[in-house]
Amino acid sequence: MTAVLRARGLGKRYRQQWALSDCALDIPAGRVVGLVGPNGAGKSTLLSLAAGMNTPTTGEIEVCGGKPGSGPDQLAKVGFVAQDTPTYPGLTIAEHLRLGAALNPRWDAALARKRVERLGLDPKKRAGQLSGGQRAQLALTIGIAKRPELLLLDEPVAALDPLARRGFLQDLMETVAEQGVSVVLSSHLVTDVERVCDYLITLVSSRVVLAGDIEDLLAAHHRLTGPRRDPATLPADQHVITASHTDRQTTLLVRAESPIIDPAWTVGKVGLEDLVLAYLESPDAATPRPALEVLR
Ligand SMILES: Nc1ncnc2c1ncn2[C@@H]1O[C@H](COP(=O)(O)OP(=O)(O)OP(=O)(O)O)[C@@H](O)[C@H]1O
Repeated sequence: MTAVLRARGLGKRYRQQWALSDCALDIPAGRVVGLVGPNGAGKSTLLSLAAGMNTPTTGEIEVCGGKPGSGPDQLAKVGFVAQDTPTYPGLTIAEHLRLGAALNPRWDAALARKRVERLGLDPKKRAGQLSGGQRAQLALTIGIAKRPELLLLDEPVAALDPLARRGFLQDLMETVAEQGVSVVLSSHLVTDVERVCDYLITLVSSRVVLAGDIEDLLAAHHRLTGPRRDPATLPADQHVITASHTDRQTTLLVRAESPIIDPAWTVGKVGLEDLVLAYLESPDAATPRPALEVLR
């Protein structure tokens, strides 16, 4: 497997506080990765480390086979649109595109021009005169037109209205299909992640609590409903993530790689939103060590 992003023991500390701790990841190339987690979980920190805008306190990170931000070749491979979608307020849209063309060896001028046209943005307008959403669209256009191998997007749709959000996500899927670019995007909206992503990373309190192919993750989690029962009596290969009980009934969300055949349980599927919420609710229930480290 070619990993587009690989991290081992990756951590970032600000003074006494760990923004990201002991992060181990292997993100395969060609995927659209949803990075989710509550406010302050470490999503922006991970993205800025991957973009080379920040340096790790511990561990290592490799992106597109190189050290983030280590030189012009490496910078050309990675597109990063930060959460505050930085643009130059005094420059017009057309000037931003000219700057993009001058700074990026693989710049796709036609793509940038068409996208600006389609969005109805006036190329003569200065970035400082744009609305927050329009500025985000400009920053995203530059990120896509750079034709990177990996596109890192920190909450790309947060400032967009619902229609623009849907349009942007459609665009993104087309870009992925046409260019084979890998994408990591952070979002608070699991519905958006569900629509476009095929790989999920969930961060809680600076730690990765769940990471993997979304289909595999959904297949490995089950909702069990049955007569009240102590979760501790479950077989060892059924890992309880959340449990709730009434006087008579128990409902569990479990992770189990093999099928659950206990006739006492009614076994149901778990949706992505419920899965993410379960891990946000019970981050300590996450498998303590990723398989990678077990194998070492
Ligand atoms: N430059 C900084 N200096 C000090 N602390 C920081 C800095 N950047 C981030 N942090 C802290 O690191 C933690 C992780 O922040 P980060 O911005 O990565 O979270 P996030 O998951 O992106 O949050 P949000 O969803 O709110 O954008 C937070 O507790 C934050 O206060």
